[in-house]
This record gives sequence, C-alpha cells and structure tokens, in this order.
Amino acid sequence: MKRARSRSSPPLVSRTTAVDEPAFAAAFDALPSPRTTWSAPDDALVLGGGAAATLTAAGGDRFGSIREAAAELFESGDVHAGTEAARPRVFGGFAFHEGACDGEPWGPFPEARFVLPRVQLTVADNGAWLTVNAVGDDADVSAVEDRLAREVDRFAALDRSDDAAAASAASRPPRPGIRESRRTTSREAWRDSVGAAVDRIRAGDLRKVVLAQALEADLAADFPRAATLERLAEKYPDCHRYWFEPDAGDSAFFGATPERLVSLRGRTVETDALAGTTGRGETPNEDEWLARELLDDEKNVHEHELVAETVRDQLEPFAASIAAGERRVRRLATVQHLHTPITAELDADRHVLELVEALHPTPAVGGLPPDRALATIRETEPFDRGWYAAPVGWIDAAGNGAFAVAIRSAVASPRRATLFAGVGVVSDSDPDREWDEVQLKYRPILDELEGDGAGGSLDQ
Ligand SMILES: C=C(O[C@H]1C=CC=C(C(=O)O)[C@@H]1O)C(=O)O
Repeated sequence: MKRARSRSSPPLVSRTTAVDEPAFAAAFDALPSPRTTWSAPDDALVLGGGAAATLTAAGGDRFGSIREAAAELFESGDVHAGTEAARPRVFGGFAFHEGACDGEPWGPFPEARFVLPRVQLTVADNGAWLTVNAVGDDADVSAVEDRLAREVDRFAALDRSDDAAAASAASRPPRPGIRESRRTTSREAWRDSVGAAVDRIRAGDLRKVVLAQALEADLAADFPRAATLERLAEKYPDCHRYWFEPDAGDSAFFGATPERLVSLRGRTVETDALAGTTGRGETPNEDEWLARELLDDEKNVHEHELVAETVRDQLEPFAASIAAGERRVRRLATVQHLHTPITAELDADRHVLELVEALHPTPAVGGLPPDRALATIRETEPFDRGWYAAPVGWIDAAGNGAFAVAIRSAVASPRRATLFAGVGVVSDSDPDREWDEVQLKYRPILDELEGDGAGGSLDQ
C-alpha cells in the first residue's frame, strides 16, 4: 500500500483579494492546468488552476492517508483569505475501490488525489475573490503578493460575467456530436448479469447490488470544456458540479450529480439517501403522475429504504443525534428520484474523511451486504469504475468538508468521452427496465455531447 505524499511541504502562504466577477468561460480558459471546478447548491463556485500542493494516495488506507497529508499541509499557514469561502481548501476525489483506476480511461488518475489550487477564483454570495496559494519553497509572502497582483491584472482583462455577449448561450461553442460509440455491455450480457444478481438476491445471498455500464463515445469535434460546464450549470443548478484534471494528459473527470455523500461543518452533518428512479413526463400532469407512482412503488421504495437505513446505521457510531426528513421526490431535468434528507449532530469533533470512509460506498452505488456487493461488482462489470460513483469534494484545515457521489459523470479528452451509469438491482428488478434506466442516467452528459455539432446521436 502506498502512503500519501505531499509533493511540496508546508508552510503555506495564501493571499486573496476581491475582484470583479469574470465570465465563467473566460476564467476557466485563463487558468493553467490542472484545473478544478467545484460548485454545489449551498456552496461557492470555485475554479482552481495549477497546483500549489498535490496530495495523492492509493490502497485501502487512502482516506486516512489523504487526511494525514492534508493535516500536514494545513499545519502552518500564513493565510489572508478575505472571505471564508476563499480559505485554503484541497479539492479532489477517490477511486471507487482499490484497483479501480487500473484500466483505461483512468491511467492518469491516482486512487486518491487532492489539489490546493495555485490560483483560485471563488464566486460567493459576497462577490468574487481571487487567491494565490503557495507551499514549501514557493511560499514567500512578497512573491505570493506580487503574483496575486499580476493575476488580478490578468483577470481584469477578461470578459465580465455581466457582459451579456460573453454570457450568452448563443456565443458558446456547439455540442460536439458523436461520431461513433461503443458500449461495455451488450443487452444480452446485461440481461444475464442482472438476472444472475436477482437470482443471488432471491437466494438470500445478497440484498441489493448496483450494477453499472460504461459508454465510450468518439466525438465529431473537440469537446467544448467550459461551454459544457456552463450548460450543465444551467440545466442542473441544484446538483453538485465538478471538474478534475489529472496532472498528466488532456483528460478530465466531470459531472453533475444530485447525490451528496456528506457535508460536515463543525459537528453538523448533512447527507442524502437518493435511490429509486423514474423518468420525466411530457407535461406537468404526467410528471406528477410519475412522481406519485414512484412514491408508491414497492420495488423503488424498498431499493430506497435500504439506502436510507444503511446511511443512518453508518452514521450512528459517530452521532449524538440523527434525524431523517420525509421521503420525497427529487425532480431533475432528466429523471426523478426518491430522496430522504438526513442530518446528524456528532458526539465529538471529527474529520469529514472519517465520515466519507464510513459512508462510502452507500448502497445507492454499492449494495448490501457491502463486501458481497463489491465482489459482485468486480466480477460482473467489464470495465474499471475509477472515480465513477466515488466521493469527490473538498477538505479544509478544520477538517470540515463537503463530498458528493460522482455519478452522472464522464471522463473526457478532446475527442473522446467515456460515460458511466448504474442502477440498483433488488429482488424484483427487471433487466430491460433497468437497461432503460441506465440510458436515462447517461442523459445529463450525453445531452451535452450529442446534438448541434457536426456529428450524430446515439442509438438507444
Ligand atoms: C448509480 C447511479 O444512481 C444511483 C443514484 C440514484 C438512483 C439510483 C437508482 O435508482 O438506481 C442509483 O442508486 C447512477 O446514476 O449511476
């Protein structure tokens, strides 16, 4: 097992100043690689460029290793953040399980990687902020202040967010179109594997397993990075949106997920149980009808309750109190899900990665019992999950953090994208309906690849 290593060593110098908000695409394009973006409904938008420090780890101890490396990084700092949202945070994610990054397209992705951006734009309720971070040999206060002054000048020359032409959808590069696509799993293979999982569940060997597929698409034109993120932000404003570029190569892992894994602030924990899916209707009435049917559907409610119960059980050892809200329907642009919000107060101070490790993988992406479900996933799926369905998010110096489950996601390079989507299999799952559900879950990303470019769309 590899230990986490920090490529630079503390101390850390961080300086921030208020700036006029640049247009998203202009800021994204102005940042150096590796770029990071993070955006959540209750969080500031962060765009990071370059790496003042990179923490990587692998193996079963990757959560603990990153925690140690982050503690070391944040140990001694000279920080003038200006606003809370611009305080130093490392952004990144984990592999779904050990060995999940072995195959393509995961080559450049370690099993855990977090970055303290070298240059960071933070767009919060109280305005836009530009930060320069430096660590180790680069951590010289006057050099950081000079760099910040240069970055402020550079960003001042960019299009502004309130410039209608820069922000207009019409001026964006079109969606690239798909020239050719390949599925990892044929319909026959899917029927066989879902059927085999159902048999094991009925035999009492498993309670639930989430099986996924991948879809590789050759793009007809270059993948428009910033425009795709802008379109996802408009269509999925209530989702966690993320973009992670590895250190090498020209790919990125990105997505717009409705599923929060956990957020920790002080001792207050918020999490979601999200499982059980139906489509969107053509009309508001049809939407309502589908939502009511989902709330009453035994198979979906069972699939959902296994997640809600397990999340509560997994939080129990850490919690002074836990409260679950009412089960309701969460409506997204392409699907509707059963959703139970869960909150807890911890019994002691904890690091968010302790909770991430305890909760991942929830049965919304793994299954029950966890070990048997994971073994089934490894035996069944003919591709590597990499960071798909794994925790992505951020950590700060106090051990607070927010993590989402990286579903509705893909790895994209300029001319290729690999998309991932899965479904919860329970005792009365029907393979063909589950196949259709996988296709719905590709939609958030697929809609941004198909369409108005030169290429075509996917046959379902
Ligand atoms: C595993 C995925 O979705 C999970 C989250 C919400 C609903 C799910 C379901 O109804 O099967 C899945 O558990 C995915 O989108 O790849």
